[in-house]
Amino acid sequence: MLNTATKSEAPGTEQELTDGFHLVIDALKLNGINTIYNVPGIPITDLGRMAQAAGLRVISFRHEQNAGYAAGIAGYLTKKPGVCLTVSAPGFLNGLTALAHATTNCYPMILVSGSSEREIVDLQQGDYEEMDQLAIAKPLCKAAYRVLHAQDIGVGFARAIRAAVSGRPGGVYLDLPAKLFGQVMNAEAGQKSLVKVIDAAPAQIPSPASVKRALDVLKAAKRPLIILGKGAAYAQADEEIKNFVEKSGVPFLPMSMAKGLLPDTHPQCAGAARSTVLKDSDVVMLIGARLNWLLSHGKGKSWGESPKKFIQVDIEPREMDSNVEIVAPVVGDIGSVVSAFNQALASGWTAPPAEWTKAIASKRDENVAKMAPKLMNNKSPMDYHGALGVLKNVIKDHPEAILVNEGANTLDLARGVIDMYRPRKRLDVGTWGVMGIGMGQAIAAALETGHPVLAVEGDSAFGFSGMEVETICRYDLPICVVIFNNDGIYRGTDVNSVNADPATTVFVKGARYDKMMEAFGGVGVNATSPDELKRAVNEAMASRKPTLINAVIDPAAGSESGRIGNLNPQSVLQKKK
Ligand SMILES: CC(C)(COP(=O)(O)OP(=O)(O)OC[C@H]1O[C@@H](n2cnc3c(N)ncnc32)[C@H](O)[C@@H]1OP(=O)(O)O)[C@@H](O)C(=O)NCCC(=O)NCCSC=O
Repeated sequence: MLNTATKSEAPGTEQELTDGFHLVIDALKLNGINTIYNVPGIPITDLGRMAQAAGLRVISFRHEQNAGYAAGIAGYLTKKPGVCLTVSAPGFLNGLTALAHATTNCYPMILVSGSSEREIVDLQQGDYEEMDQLAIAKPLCKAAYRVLHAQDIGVGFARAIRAAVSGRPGGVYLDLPAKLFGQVMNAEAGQKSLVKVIDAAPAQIPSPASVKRALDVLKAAKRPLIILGKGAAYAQADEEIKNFVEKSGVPFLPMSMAKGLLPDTHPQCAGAARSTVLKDSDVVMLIGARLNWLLSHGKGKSWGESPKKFIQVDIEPREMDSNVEIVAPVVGDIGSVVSAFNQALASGWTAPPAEWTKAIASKRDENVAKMAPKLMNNKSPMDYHGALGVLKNVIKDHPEAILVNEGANTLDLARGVIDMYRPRKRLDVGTWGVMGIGMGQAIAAALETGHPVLAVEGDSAFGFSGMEVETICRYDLPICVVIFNNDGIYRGTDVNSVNADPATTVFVKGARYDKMMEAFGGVGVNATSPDELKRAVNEAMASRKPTLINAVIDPAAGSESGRIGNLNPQSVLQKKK
């Protein structure tokens, strides 16, 4: 359907016209992009209005960073680029953190920003929100483009879409100067200039030799381990991966966002025996997981004394040997690689030695048994385990729900305690351990999947995107936010003994975040015990009403720094003493 902007008036020469606004909308629709995450303002306010009128979902946020995090995670969940639309200069800069985050995490996302006029910007004549946005975005994303002419809008979007999803996915920047939107052209020519991207992320078939090499190394292992990363979850090759893990009989360790690819309760899951499998394994196959800081770079104390051989499956050849030698690199998309593994396995495979799998099972059972009583305590105010024990059961009863999780202690403890049962149901802070993804990711998760969302947030982490509770209420989304409120960062007990200022890590004592939700018409609950928390979350899951639960946690509970104590200056100093 032609999106006619207007008709030319000249008698006898009447023709259908279109303009930059409509061509942008048509380019998105043609490529199956139906949702825009945006914050309105100059020069893109009308673009948002017109896109909504043309049937796109345009979700307006209170801050571009949250709209950007929403777009990034939408890309992760759907394998289509999530689109974030911002105003120029400050709005663009607010969106950049999320663009860089998407690139780092390999989420396909396009940041589309309006910008001021090239002629004035280049001569630095002081335009409204003047900034060379293209130059600033370039180092933070996979690709950056600017469209100057309406007839190039189709190509501009085609390039952005392909760059975002092909190979290793990531963030792309698309710069649209204000003048572009008003440029008028013949509607038929405009439609012809649009590009439907065919096969945007082509399968990358691994070489048979690399597949054989990898399986030969895995087969020869006495203590093999598979590590699943969020790249494996992104691939949406869930059945193939499950078949491979089960047919091979190799224990698997899910990275945080790969939890649920196979259930955490699966007999081969080594999540609760993490230290043991890292230390004692002799061959490690990484599938869509990188040997970065989250895996201690593949070396050092966490990996123990026993020599290791690494096999790595990744779509990006340059990922290989990034930290240690990869003896069997397999370059390809994860679906194609794992399917090739499965074909090879069909002609015969011997399961790993029982001694190894039994040792892991026994360590896992020991850790689980150690944790179990802690999860059942009914203390008031709550400690982390008492509160998380409740939420663990909520996800067990609602495996379709999406868990969003950020914080320090709240993140680290929830990761271990809350079992996941289905793929791509756990969305957290990702590669950077960033604070602030909470409400943006929760909103996109609810919108993109239609499933209820449980956002488990540290009080500090929530603060970065807290204003979006208004957005949650405005769109009436089935999101239940649980804030672990311990009055501060890490803990709420620090004291400044020098002057009257509060200590740097403490917040207002006894704050009532639930009142924020009530201010916008949502349900607010103050929960001081696990029983109260359980009642409130179950009610939120059943009603699907926007809900915020202020879960009162003992300010003294938890550790100072979560699991990243060695990155915390104070604990480094303490260690040095
Ligand atoms: C890199 C890490 C995965 C490594 O963490 P680790 O503590 O080594 O491992 P975890 O997986 O968290 O597991 C901790 C321990 O719990 C055990 N474990 C795991 N699951 C379970 C269950 N279900 N039951 C019992 N025990 C369990 C696991 O085997 C480990 O014990 P053992 O096997 O006995 O060791 C983590 O530090 C991480 O993701 N960090 C990111 C933090 C972050 O991004 N923070 C940002 C915000 S901070 C801003 O200030």
